[in-house]
Amino acid sequence: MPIKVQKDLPAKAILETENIFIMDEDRALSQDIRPLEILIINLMPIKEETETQLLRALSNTPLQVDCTFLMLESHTSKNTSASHLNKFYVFFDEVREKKFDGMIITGAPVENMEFEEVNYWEELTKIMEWSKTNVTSSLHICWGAQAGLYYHYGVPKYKRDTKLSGIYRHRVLDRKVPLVRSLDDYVMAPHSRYTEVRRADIEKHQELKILAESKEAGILMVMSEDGKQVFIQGHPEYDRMTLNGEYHRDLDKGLNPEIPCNYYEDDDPDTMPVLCWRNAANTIYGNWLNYYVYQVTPYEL
Ligand SMILES: CC(=O)SCCNC(=O)CCNC(=O)[C@H](O)C(C)(C)COP(=O)(O)OP(=O)(O)OC[C@H]1O[C@@H](n2cnc3c(N)ncnc32)[C@H](O)[C@@H]1OP(=O)(O)O
Ligand SMILES: N[C@@H](CCO)C(=O)O
Repeated sequence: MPIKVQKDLPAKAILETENIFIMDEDRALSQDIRPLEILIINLMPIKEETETQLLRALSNTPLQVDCTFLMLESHTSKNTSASHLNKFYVFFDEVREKKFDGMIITGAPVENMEFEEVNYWEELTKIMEWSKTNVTSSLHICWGAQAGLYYHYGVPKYKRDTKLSGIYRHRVLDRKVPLVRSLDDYVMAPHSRYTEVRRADIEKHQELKILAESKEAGILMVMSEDGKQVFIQGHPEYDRMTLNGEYHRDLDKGLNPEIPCNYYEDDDPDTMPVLCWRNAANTIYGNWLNYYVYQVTPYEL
């Protein structure tokens, strides 16, 4: 419900057309209840799109959420303007002394590189280390999930033979866990990646639980037993048209991409993609905020 962002963030106008209640400096959140402070490390190149998607996913509970977007000092963004970043983003140094109720690390199109080759790897590892003491729960998406599993547990990623792209059905594996308890037995979610983490490597760590998995797409969700780390290898936050954009981009580049699986009516890319994962996305984000952030975070951060 009420979500607070900086004034003039482009996502605000889009989300208001969807009846999402957005606050800014001019119209503050209620001070009777401390808003949840969520830090978003946005590593996606087209950052404005991701801002809208994540704010939408975080807006489906009555909890008050105050979002801070973070950019990395060690990477100069080509695809998002400096003026947008300077206006709406902070550097790690500006928040290092603070504590946050939640943190999100997004995906990034760097999965074909070794982690250590990514120019912001060292800075990101500092943030992941800092989060152990300064963040109540962290949610990692796609490459962010692979990076978190590698940094915290040494879980490697592997190259797939072909790119995985489409909407896949995953079996929920442990209904006792609050993160997934209110999901249906099967959940749909988008995946879009060239690499994967594997069950056998995750199972070496007793404290990691695999919560949802698909025959075709592999692991969707993993969580540490204490709920401090949540890893989602897919993109539940993606919009209806996101995979369509990636497909056409790759087509235009001459990469001969496969049509995203289970996405267009009759696999016809000239039709409107069918949205069938939004409910699951809202439930996953709502459960994370409620059970792993709000219910366990200290009253005074
Ligand atoms: C696996 C997952 O997590 S999925 C998430 C990734 N998905 C997406 O990013 C979807 C949207 N992205 C895109 O459509 C494309 O990446 C585009 C169109 C924005 C750019 O594609 P290209 O022109 O081929 O590549 P380009 O040279 O601009 O680099 C793309 C991005 O790769 C990343 N990157 C490339 N090299 C490096 C590097 N050495 N270190 C760190 N990041 C790097 C950067 O994020 C860069 O974008 P940025 O500078 O705006 O942050
Ligand atoms: N989701 C990504 C995969 C690249 O890491 C894309 O197609 O842009």
